[in-house]
Amino acid sequence: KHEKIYTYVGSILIVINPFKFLPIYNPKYVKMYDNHQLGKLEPHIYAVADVAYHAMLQRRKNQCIVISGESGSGKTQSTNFLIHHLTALSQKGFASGVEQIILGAGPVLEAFGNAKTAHNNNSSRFGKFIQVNYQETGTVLGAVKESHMTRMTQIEGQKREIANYHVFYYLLAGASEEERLAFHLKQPEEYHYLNQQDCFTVEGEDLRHDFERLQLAMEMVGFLPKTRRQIFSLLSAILHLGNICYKKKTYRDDSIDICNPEVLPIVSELLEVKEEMLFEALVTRKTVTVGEKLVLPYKLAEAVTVRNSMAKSLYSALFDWIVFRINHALLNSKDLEQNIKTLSIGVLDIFGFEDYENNSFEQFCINFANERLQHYFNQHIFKLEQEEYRTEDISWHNIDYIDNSCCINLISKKPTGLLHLLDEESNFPQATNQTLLDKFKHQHEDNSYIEFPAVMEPAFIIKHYAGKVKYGVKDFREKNTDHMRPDIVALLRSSKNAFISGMIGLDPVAVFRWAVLRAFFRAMVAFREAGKRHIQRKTGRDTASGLSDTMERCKEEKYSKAANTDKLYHRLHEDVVHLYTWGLPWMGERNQNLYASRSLAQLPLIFLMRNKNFKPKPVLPKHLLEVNSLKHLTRLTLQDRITKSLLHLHKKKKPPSISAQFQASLSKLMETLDQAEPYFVKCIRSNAEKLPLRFNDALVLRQLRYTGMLETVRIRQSGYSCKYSFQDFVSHFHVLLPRNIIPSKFNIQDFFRKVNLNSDNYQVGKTMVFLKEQERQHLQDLLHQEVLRRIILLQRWFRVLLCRQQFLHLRRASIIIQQRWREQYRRRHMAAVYIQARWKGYRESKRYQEQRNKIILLQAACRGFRARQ
Ligand SMILES: Nc1ncnc2c1ncn2[C@@H]1O[C@H](COP(=O)(O)OP(=O)(O)OP(=O)(O)O)[C@@H](O)[C@H]1O
Repeated sequence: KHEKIYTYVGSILIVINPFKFLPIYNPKYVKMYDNHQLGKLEPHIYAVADVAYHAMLQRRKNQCIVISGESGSGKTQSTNFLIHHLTALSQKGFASGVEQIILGAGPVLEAFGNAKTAHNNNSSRFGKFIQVNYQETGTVLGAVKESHMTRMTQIEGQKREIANYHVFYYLLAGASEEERLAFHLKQPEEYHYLNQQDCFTVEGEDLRHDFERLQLAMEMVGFLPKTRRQIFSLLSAILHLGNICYKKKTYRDDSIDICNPEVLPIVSELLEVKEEMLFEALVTRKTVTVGEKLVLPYKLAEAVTVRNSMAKSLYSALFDWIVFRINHALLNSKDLEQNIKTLSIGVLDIFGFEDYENNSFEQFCINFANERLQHYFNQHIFKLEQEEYRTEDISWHNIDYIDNSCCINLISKKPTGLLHLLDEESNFPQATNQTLLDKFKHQHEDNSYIEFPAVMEPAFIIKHYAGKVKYGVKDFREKNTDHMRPDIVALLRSSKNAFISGMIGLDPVAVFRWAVLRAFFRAMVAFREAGKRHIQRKTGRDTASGLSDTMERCKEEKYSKAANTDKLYHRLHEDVVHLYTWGLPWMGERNQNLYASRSLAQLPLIFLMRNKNFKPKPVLPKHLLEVNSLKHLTRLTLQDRITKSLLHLHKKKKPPSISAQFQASLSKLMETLDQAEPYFVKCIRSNAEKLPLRFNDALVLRQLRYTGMLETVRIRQSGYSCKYSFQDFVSHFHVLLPRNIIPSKFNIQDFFRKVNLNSDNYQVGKTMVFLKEQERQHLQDLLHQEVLRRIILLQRWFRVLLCRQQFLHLRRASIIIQQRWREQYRRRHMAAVYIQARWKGYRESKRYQEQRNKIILLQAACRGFRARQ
């Protein structure tokens, strides 16, 4: 009971959060689950990842894994395991480092997007959809992380049960002394945005270590030290901004003043904006009436809202920027090529269902998102399934499930859905919380999914699939129209810090082009000055004055901080390298081509290389240096839409309300999910106290009930979890079927009879075959056996072939050897005969010689004897 945290209901994986890392998470499981059928091994999250991966490769279709469950049930952990496995599965021979970036992105997003809550110490305040892209061969190409429905934690922290984003606490605990000074950091209790919540301390927590880990992860996803400093400086600015407090100037009028003006220079320094402009933007509103500009002071409450919305929007823009940059780092050049087919597995992890003591607009949106997700689950598991049975005309007893469409309609259906009524009331200046509540009552009095408290309380109760939740309507309208005022946007855009003004900029492509242009002109100035100095040196004039001239010029332009040659040189170097690699805006999309021709743009680099201090920068992959990649990404992600409207960048159009954006974002998400084959992981919270290995039966049962698990078990028991079209069936099981069989109902039924399939466990419809898992496995086993039999037969034939080949080979070899022997013997024989003959001849000639010599001697002796006589 305590160690089994995974189980299946059909193909749905149920994960029970153990709140303690069990030895079950062993890296060896990555290998163990590779290419196994679901259910063959112990249930595990890796098995789901593996099945999705192989289904994607086999069926050439995108897959998605939808993880759901209430807050603190373990969705994010499960996502991390899944992503880890999905990247590990494909590491065969592909070392682009993209896996590293995918894994590194997790801690960065968690630090900036998660917060401690009463339910969960690491609660996601944004929904994420991570799409891992693969080549058709199965190697990871890249990934896209889409953040959905962010800003679900109020940066100003009005809710006691929800702390602020982790990154603030990490920064304050882990910054070095130098950083503390540079960013004017204080203790968490000294910040208004951090001291209102319940202080959640977690045993064994080490914020310093978390900060180090965050820095490392940021490095992994490609944030350079300079960028990291800019991010931390912005975070500090947001915290200081929250400390600004207001007071009435006089009792008589409404004009206001800032009580602690000493904070202003700090914020203006960190944001690099003019202090006077900051002050004006925080206390007055500029409006334009017919041809006339009006400057009106804010009322006290308005000023606080403006301050908070500025902080919130800055944080949102930062978060979107981080997601965008991570996606840019994750982009692969192949993603940009139209003709390369990529497949993907998406993993959806959104914020879980929430019910606190006081629930507000954020909980309403979060719970609505969960409602939609539950609906998606119902659609796939019950509705579509049962509809298919009916259209295929197979015998079927309907299974009832809790359909939550009515609740979704109540919240979002046009024109009377609660979110639409809220939009109407948000646009109406005279509206109040009461008028909003009255409107809800008036429209939906008879709806059984909404109730209103008996006592006069500005609240309403929604009957969600997961239980009743009471929402207080206070601040609903304000939060729904929480946009940054145009004068604040203008102020931030005027920031001397390119990072901040760029982040608030219109769109990443424009910002990129502007950066290139700026780099170009800076480089021009640098070269002109260098040229001047060179001439001055040659003509013997005072070089120092030349240099100081340069300094003055550069100071005017933006180099006020880089008031020494080294720094100036360094920035110019960066800009020139930037220019070299990024190209110029008017050169069009393929600006790299120009540089290939070794023209003008090489000069700066050659000049720099001559310098001894020149240190080449790490080079980004080429595709990331093209404007194309940014355009591609802007199209892919929602970054553009959300930040733009939040910052109110469409000056003419009225920005869409937060709830409208939220709905648009949800719809886009659902569209994406609809285009893929889904797998479901249901996470269950084992106890409400976040205690390790504690299992609260009632809590678990409640979750199983409302997620529809009991009905799912029934539909899985009596339904058919496996279905094939006739054609698919024949091509999948063709090994078992007669050759050239026609894929028809009769033939398939005939086949089932022949293999003695239990007729209770299958049905053949008009165009499809429905099987229970048991029968599918039986067929699969038959297929396996037949394939094995054929393999063995083939192996036998092959072995025979091999043996015969070897025999023939040996025979041929022995014949050759014999022939060679014979030849050799013949030759030797002939040689021997020849030698013998020669020998004989020699001996004969020797005897003849001896006899001849004897005769000659005899003759000589006779001649001597005769002469003497
Ligand atoms: N498999 C697991 N093993 C050990 N601990 C786990 C596991 N899953 C979750 N936990 C613990 O439970 C906590 C909550 O999990 P997680 O953050 O994944 O929940 P969640 O469902 O994503 O919540 P939210 O919707 O609020 O983001 C984690 O911080 C971790 O401590």
